[in-house]
Amino acid sequence: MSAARQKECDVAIRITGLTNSFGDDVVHDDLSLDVRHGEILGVVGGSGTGKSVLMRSIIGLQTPDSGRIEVLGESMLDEAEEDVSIRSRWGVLFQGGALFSTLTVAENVMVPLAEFYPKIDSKLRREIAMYKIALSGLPEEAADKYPSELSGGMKKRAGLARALSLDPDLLFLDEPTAGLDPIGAARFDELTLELQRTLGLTVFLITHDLDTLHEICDRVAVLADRKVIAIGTIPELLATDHPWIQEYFNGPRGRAAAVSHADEERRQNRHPAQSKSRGFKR
Ligand SMILES: Nc1ncnc2c1ncn2[C@@H]1O[C@H](COP(=O)(O)OP(=O)(O)OP(=O)(O)O)[C@@H](O)[C@H]1O
Repeated sequence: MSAARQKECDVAIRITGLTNSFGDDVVHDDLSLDVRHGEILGVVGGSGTGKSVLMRSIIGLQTPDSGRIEVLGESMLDEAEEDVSIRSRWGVLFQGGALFSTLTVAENVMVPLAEFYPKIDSKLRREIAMYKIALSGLPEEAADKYPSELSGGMKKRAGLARALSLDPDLLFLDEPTAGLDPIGAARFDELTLELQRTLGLTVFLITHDLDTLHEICDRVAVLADRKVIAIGTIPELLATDHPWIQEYFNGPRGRAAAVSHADEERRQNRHPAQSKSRGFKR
C-alpha cells in the first residue's frame, strides 16, 4: 500500500471546509480537521468557540452551511449516500450524561439496542446492558436505579454505558470530567484510556480539563478564530507561538498539570519526553 493510501486509511473522521453559523454569528469558517483511527483526540478552545457545535455537526445533529464531513469513509452530508447504520458505529456521552430521567440505567442503555436491533429479545438486551454497565465501572445494583438516584460521577458512567451499547468504533465525549472531583475525574480518565485501549476506540474528547489532556490524549486540536488553529501533541502545540495556546498551556493551571504529569511519569520510571502521557498504573 502506498504511503499516501495508508495515510488515507488512518483517518477515522475527516472534516473539510466546514462552515456553521446561527444568523450573523459565524461559529466555524472553513474549518478542517482529521481525527486518526485509534487516537484519543482532545478538543479544546475558549467557551463558545464551537466545540460542541463541531461534535454535533459530525454526528448529524447540526446541519452545517457548507463543508464536507466523512466518518469512517462515509460522507455525512450527502443525502444520497445517507446510511443510518453509520450512527450505530459511534457512541456519544453528552455533557451531563443526557440520560432519560424516567428510565432506569439499564433501560437507558437498552434504548439504542432497541432502536438498532429490534429483533434482539428483551432478556438478551438486558444481558448486553448489564455487561456495558459493568464495563463502565458501575456496580450491578446501579442498573435499576433512576438517574436522579445517582451521583454526578455515576451519571457519567451510566451515560458512558449507553454510549458503548452498540459496540461503537468511535466515542464522542463532551466534557466528561466537568463537575467531577479530582479523584473522580482521574478515575474517569483512567476508564476512558482503558476502554480505548481494550476496545480499540477512536475518541473525540471535548474538554477544558488540562489533566485529561496531559494524561490520556494522543493529540490535541485547538479551536480559535472559527477554525482548528493547531493540532498535535502538547509539546508540538507548545512550539507554536499562538497567544491563546501559550496562555492555556503555560498559564498557572497549565503548568501545574504539566508538572503533575511529569511527576507521575517519574513515579512510573518513564522519562516524560519518551511517553505521550498515560501515567496510570495498571
Ligand atoms: N442551537 C443554537 N442556536 C443558536 N446559537 C447556538 C446554538 N448552538 C450553539 N450556538 C452558539 O454557537 C457558539 C458555539 O457554541 P458551542 O456550544 O459549540 O461552544 P463550546 O465551544 O462548546 O463552548 P463551551 O466550552 O462553553 O461548552 C456559541 O456562541 C453558541 O451560543
